[in-house]
Amino acid sequence: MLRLSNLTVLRGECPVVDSVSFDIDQGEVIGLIGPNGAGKTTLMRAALGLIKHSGTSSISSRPHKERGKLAAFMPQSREIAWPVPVETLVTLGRLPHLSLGAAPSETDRAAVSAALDALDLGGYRNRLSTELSGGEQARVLLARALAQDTPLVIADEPIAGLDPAHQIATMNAFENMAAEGRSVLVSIHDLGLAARHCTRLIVMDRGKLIADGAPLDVLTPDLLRDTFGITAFLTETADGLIFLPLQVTA
Ligand SMILES: Nc1ncnc2c1ncn2[C@@H]1O[C@H](COP(=O)(O)OP(=O)(O)OP(=O)(O)O)[C@@H](O)[C@H]1O
Repeated sequence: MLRLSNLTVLRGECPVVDSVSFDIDQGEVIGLIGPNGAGKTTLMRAALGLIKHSGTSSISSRPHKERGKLAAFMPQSREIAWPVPVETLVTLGRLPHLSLGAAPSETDRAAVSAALDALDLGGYRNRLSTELSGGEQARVLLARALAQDTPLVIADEPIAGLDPAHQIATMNAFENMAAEGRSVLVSIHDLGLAARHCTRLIVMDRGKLIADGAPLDVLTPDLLRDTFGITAFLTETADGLIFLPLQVTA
């Protein structure tokens, strides 16, 4: 799905992504976690070939035209500039599959409907995107990425600003994609949702990948103290992992 090898991004002389390597296999929901400024967004953009980098990404090394069929991206910025209906905006996700000037086919319309339903937006088709709340706009932009129907979705803080039900529903939508054999790389600050819904966590700190594994193995007291500066309660229950941040360490 994605292979990164020694991916490095420099800002001036300083590496903000520093020789990061990992692979994403089919059926994974990978939470990309780390403190503010750790390099998560920069890593995602470099992997997609949106910014200059050294090292290799199996997606950025492909021709531009092919990339839109390999990976969809939901950026962190939520600004929707055009006052177009929600359905029109989500249909833009189908552009990599359409030949120039072609109208959306039955398959395209089905993908748009599935994405709208997955994000609980069935009733919003005809609403103007610019007249939605911040959380609703975030769901529309994620629906556009899901409608692209790519093997890999890369989403930059997709649940920030969503209410609890829509946060869980969004993570469930990712899990459903993984069950179909697709994969998701999602940056996320809510470690509780990350622990419960991700199959694997990758931790970045100051540009470096410092941990990569199953949530229970990654979210150790040492890592939480050294990287996030917190203590937390973490336990395994019949209902999945429960993680609760407790205190800021001195
Ligand atoms: N255009 C830029 N020019 C210079 N430095 C930048 C630029 N964009 C990001 N940086 C720096 O690169 C580092 C990594 O930023 P990045 O946005 O990738 O972090 P992040 O882990 O996504 O953070 P957050 O959790 O706050 O979204 C930060 O120190 C940031 O200040």
